[in-house]
Amino acid sequence: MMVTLVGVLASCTLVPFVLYRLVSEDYLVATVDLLLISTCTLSVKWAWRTGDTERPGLMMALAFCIGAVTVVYKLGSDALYWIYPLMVFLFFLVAPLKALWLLLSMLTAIALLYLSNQSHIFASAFQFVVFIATTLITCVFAYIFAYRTHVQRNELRTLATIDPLTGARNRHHLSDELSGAMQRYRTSGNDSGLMLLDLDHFKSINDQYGHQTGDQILAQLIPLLRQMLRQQDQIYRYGGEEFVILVQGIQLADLHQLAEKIRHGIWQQLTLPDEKTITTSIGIACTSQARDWPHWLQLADQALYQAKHQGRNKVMLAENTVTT
Ligand SMILES: Nc1nc2c(ncn2[C@@H]2O[C@H](COP(=O)(O)OP(=O)(O)OP(=O)(O)O)[C@@H](O)[C@H]2O)c(=O)[nH]1
Repeated sequence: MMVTLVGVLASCTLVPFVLYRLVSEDYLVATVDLLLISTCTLSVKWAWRTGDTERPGLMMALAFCIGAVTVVYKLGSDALYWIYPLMVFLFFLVAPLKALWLLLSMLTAIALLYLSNQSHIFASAFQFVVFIATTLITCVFAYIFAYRTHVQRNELRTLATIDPLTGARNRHHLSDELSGAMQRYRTSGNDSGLMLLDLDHFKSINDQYGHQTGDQILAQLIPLLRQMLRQQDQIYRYGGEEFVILVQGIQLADLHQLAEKIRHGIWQQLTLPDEKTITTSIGIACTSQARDWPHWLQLADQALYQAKHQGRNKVMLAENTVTT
C-alpha cells in the first residue's frame, strides 16, 4: 500500500533530523518534524484500519505542505532543497490534480512570505526566481507523469475487470463481491439476491444467424438489463451466454418478482433480425438460503438447471434453505 510505504519512508528520513534539531536547540523545527512523524503514523493506521487510502493520503499531504512552509520560513534557503523530493512525494499520496493544487498553494505561500519581507528565505531575488522557475517545471513534469500513470492504471483496471463485448464485469471480483454480501448478511441480516441468467438455445441462434448476430444480442442484453435494475446492482458475465446478477438488500419474494420482470423484458424486447423473440432461463437464490458464497452460487445454478430442464423461459427459485 502506497500510503504505508511513503509514511514509513518519510518517518525514517525525519527521525535523524528531529535528533539533530533537538541537539542544536531548534525546537520549532524539531516540533514540526515530530508532528509530521505523528501524522504519518496516524495516516498509516487509519489506512490500515479502514482500507481507505484517499483521506489518510490527503491528511499526510496537507501536513507536509504546511510543515514545509513553516520549516522554510524558519530555516531559509537551507530548507529549500527538501521541496523537490516533497514534490514527487505528494504525487504518491494523492490524485495528480490534488497534488498539483497543493504544491502550487505551497509555492504561493513561500513566495508571499518572501515578497512581504516577512522572512529572508532567499539570499537574492535571482535565487527566488530560479527557485520558482525550477519548482514550477518540476511540478508540471511530475504532474504529466503522474497523470499518465493514473490514466494507464484506470485502463488496466478496466481491461482486467470489464468484459469487452458486453460491458458487464467479468468474473475477476465476483467471488469477493459474493463473499462480501454473505458477510453483510451474517453481520447485519441484510439479505442479498443472486440471479444466474442463461439465454435459451443460444447455440442455434449462432448456427442460424451467425456468430456476429450472437455477439450483437449479447451486447444488447446488458443495456436492457441495466434499464430494469438499480444502479448499485451488478452484472457479471459468468460464461459465454450466462450472466450473474447480484442484487444487494432484497428478499427472495422481491427477487423473484424482479427476475420475472427481467425474463419478460428480454422476451419482449430482445429480438433476432427476423423479429423472432429470444427467451431466457433464470435461477435465483438468496444469501439467507446458503451456507457460504460457493453454496449460494451452486443453489442458483441448480435452480437454473431446473428452469432449463422444465422447458426454458422460466424463473426457478433455489429450493434449499439453510438450517442453523
Ligand atoms: N456469438 C457468441 N456466441 C457465444 C459466445 N460465447 C459463447 N457462445 C456460444 O453460446 C453457445 C452456448 O451453447 P450451449 O451451452 O449449448 O447452450 P444453448 O444452446 O444456449 O442451450 P441452453 O442453454 O440449454 O438453452 C455455444 O454455441 C457458444 O459457442 C460469444 O461471446 N459470442
